[in-house]
Amino acid sequence: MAETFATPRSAAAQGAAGTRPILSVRQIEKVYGNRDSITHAINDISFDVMPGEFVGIMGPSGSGKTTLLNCVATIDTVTSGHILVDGRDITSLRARALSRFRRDDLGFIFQDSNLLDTLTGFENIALALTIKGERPASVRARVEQTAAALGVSEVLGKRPCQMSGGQRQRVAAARAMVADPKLVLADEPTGALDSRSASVILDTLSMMNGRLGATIMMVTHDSFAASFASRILFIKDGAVFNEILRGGLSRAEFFGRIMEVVTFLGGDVRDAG
Ligand SMILES: Nc1ncnc2c1ncn2[C@@H]1O[C@H](COP(=O)(O)OP(=O)(O)OP(=O)(O)O)[C@@H](O)[C@H]1O
Repeated sequence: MAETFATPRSAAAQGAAGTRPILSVRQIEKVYGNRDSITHAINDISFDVMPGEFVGIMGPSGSGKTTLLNCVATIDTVTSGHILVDGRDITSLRARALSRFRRDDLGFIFQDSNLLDTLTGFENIALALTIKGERPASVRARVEQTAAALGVSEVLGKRPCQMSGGQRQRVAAARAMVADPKLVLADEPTGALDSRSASVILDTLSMMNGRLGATIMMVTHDSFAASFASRILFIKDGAVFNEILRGGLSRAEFFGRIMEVVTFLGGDVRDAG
């Protein structure tokens, strides 16, 4: 029997109708400061991300992109509204449940890879599994499998200072993926890389999304980086200003569409994002 599901238009357009969103952001607001100096970093943002989507978040500097990502990451708290991950409201979790949520359900990739300098690539990738108390044999198998998928097997014995910037970011991607998180959050993952290494990490994110099935939300200023996503949300003044879908477009065509919105928002590729 056919069922009707209340899926957002964009997700339905991608053929995801019938699947529960992995992320639901519901009317969130974030206010910083006090009565003397108030900043409305987020005014009213709502959207869904379906399993297997790769969503890019773009917008001018100060529009609220990082605040949004940090609220989803539970690094920051919302002033009002709700954020549901796989149907569970994460805005009301207590400290212990929060750290378990971050460890088990989220993967992070930051601009600077944030690897621990004193640990090898293997140990950095393994950390989340080790903390969880997984058996060493299973940790080894999962780390080696993930490293092979992300092309960093040869640096597993090296420390971050002995790796290239691109290798460090791919190790960070492996670390984000190894525990099979529900959602991978990336904040300007190519920001500190040269264009060749940036392309490699973007191909890696595409592969994580396409072949490994990772759901990714990525904040970026860069239209080229954004063109690897399947959907872009444009944020302006703390609200969703526009949304575009890649659909059947080639990456180059999607890049063109993104540039049109960026131009409309008023600025160049790098600083209007
Ligand atoms: N801890 C804070 N205290 C006060 N205001 C803040 C804080 N963090 C961010 N803001 C303000 O909230 C607004 C949104 O900031 P946010 O960092 O989310 O923007 P962004 O879109 O990520 O910008 P950028 O692209 O420059 O990184 C800005 O006006 C910023 O000054």
